[in-house]
Amino acid sequence: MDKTFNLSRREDGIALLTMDVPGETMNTLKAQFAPEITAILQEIKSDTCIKGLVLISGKADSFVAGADISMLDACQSAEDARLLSRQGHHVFAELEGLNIPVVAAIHGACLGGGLELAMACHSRVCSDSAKTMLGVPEVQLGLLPGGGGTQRLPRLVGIAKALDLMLTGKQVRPKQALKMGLVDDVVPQSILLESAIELAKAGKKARKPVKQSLVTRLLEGTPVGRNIMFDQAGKQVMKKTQGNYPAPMKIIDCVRQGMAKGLEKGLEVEASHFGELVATAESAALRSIFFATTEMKKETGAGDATARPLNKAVILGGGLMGGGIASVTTTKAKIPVRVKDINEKGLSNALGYAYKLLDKGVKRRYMSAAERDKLMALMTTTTEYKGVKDADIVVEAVFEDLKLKHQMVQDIERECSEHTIFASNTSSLPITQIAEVASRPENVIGLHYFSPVEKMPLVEVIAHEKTSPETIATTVAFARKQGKTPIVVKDGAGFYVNRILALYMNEAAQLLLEGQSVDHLDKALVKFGFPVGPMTLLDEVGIDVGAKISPILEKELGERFKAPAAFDKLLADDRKGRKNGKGFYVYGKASKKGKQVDESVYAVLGLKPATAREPKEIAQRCVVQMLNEAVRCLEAGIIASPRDGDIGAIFGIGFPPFLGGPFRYMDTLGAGQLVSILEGYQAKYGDRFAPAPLLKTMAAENKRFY
Ligand SMILES: C[C@@H](O)CC(=O)SCCNC(=O)CCNC(=O)[C@H](O)C(C)(C)COP(=O)(O)OP(=O)(O)OC[C@H]1O[C@@H](n2cnc3c(N)ncnc32)[C@H](O)[C@@H]1OP(=O)(O)O
Repeated sequence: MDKTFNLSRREDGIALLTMDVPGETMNTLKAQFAPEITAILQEIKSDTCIKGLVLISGKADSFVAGADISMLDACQSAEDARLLSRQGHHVFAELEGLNIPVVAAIHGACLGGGLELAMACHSRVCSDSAKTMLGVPEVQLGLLPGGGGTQRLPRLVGIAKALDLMLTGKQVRPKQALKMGLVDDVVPQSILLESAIELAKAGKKARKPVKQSLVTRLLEGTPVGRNIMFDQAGKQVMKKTQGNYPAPMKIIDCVRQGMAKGLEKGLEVEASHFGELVATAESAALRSIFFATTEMKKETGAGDATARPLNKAVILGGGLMGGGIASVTTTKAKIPVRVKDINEKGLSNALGYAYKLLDKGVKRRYMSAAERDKLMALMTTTTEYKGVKDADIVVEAVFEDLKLKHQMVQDIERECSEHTIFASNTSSLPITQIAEVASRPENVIGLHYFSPVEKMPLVEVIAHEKTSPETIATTVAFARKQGKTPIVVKDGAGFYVNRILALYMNEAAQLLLEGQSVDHLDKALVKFGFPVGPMTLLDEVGIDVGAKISPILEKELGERFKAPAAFDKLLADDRKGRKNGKGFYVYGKASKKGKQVDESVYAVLGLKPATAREPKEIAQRCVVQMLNEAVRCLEAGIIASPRDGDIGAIFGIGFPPFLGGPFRYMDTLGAGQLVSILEGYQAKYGDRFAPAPLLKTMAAENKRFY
């Protein structure tokens, strides 16, 4: 078997240990490497000519991306995974126990087990490249750092910072890593190896004490203080996760026990918790999301069609969505973008949106002002169709008005080139209708973003029947460059995400009209695992937007989409939600005391409070509506696969990731169980709960979606 590690000796006594997993684009840690690395460490120990060791990656732009997640997926039991963790502990202890200085030279992704490997070295130097990121993202996989990270990280950067990194899974950039003491130096990539060698030559140095405030020192330096920290961290975790994710509390327990009983005990606890977590359904679901998104990155969205070059984009409309789209086009895709609006106000909004995003990076010290300004220079603005001729793609983000969009199509066909793609950010209008005035319909496509654009990872790419494969592939590539996860969906009212969301929201509205309170409804769905409740979501999206989409869906998809009429009363009372400071919740000064229901909404709707229903029943009534419609979308070919349906729901509306998405959740529930729930509700509340035909067939045949 080809070797992964190569040891080379230099005349100055510094040996280089290069890790380069054969045939892989990224280095990952695999159990089968243990004998090879153990033999090499033995060789180093016995070679007295070696005075120092530098560990470096043989990959162009990554260090080590962590343990091989496929290896974890293959574990048959918690004990299998626990043993894997213990194996890693022993190898890393061997490395850390070497008498010679060991320095990790880091460039590119240094994540999970990769960072744990680097922390087992005596010191670390990383490149100042934008490609260099360090972190322990295991919690995002429902896991914890099982290679000693829960023990070494707190001892390196302090408990508070270590918990923050492990509980969020966030990645830090070189300057942040240096500041917190995670690395000892940050240098240009061109001198990374040289710097690491010099560091090794300088000999083993005593670990620098973590720079901490007096308060932090008092908290972290005493058992009482530490227990206060751990208890506080636990409360914050439970508030955020609602108990749906087991990993964070286990992370806290590893650190608590390790700090109280020593490194070795801490490692034992870490391995045991790691094993348990690998075996959880939550981690399996989260790992499936990683595999799905990785698989999707390789897909063009249109078979073997080739994406055309993307050298310039134009955004029509500089409002909330247009400004966001223009921003991610410059800040993420780094593609020159020209924003056109009918007035300067829209243009300044777009510029301000991008500047605010970039300036955050400057303030957080992971971008220089010069880098910010360079990216800002990619964005130009105009109130006329000037400087748009050479656009490769035009994204319109104007009002949901078909006539206006038709005008945009004709303008772009007149002002741009014959290959220019016209992508509509419509949230509900069928692309077929938008394309009906096009003389080049093959260039017309839907590209539906979710707000806030810079945060929501999903985009729906909506092809109508005449959209060319090249247009699809180019649009998918454009979205990917913006850092988005695109799913290609079939044209139809509401596409996929808004379609399944509409029925979920309608059921919540129905429950409100039955006398359930606004906050009780929201708390029930947050407890289920959504990031926010349906009433909060409606306030954020806009009650007027929801009211506009509903009739479009009802007209094309049928009676089950009929929104409760009472909602017209909200609009009559000028309640649009956060956007005009009047919705289900109070906004502005009145909200200074925290999030409060606007109690006057009950009078507007003519409601009297009823006995609070069980949160689980509230959640179930709303969620089964979403599940059932997701099956109808699969049946109608709106989504190409259960995988796309899961990713769309998770990344588009925050469907609980620990459930793996609607389709994985239906597999967990069982089609038969879901059909009986739906039929029970159908008998009680009406035909809107009638099970989708495909679901009934799957129940009868005892089939699963995966
Ligand atoms: C010991 C314990 O602490 C347990 C752990 O370490 S758990 C693993 C922790 N690490 C992670 O969660 C990182 C996962 N990877 C990523 O986030 C990304 O891959 C990246 C940011 C490192 C790079 O992103 P990108 O540049 O977009 O590249 P891809 O995501 O497409 O990945 C390229 C190929 O590498 C494969 N890969 C990446 N990380 C892992 C991993 N940890 N395990 C297995 N395979 C991994 C990925 O599948 C791609 O493979 P392909 O064959 O090229 O498609």
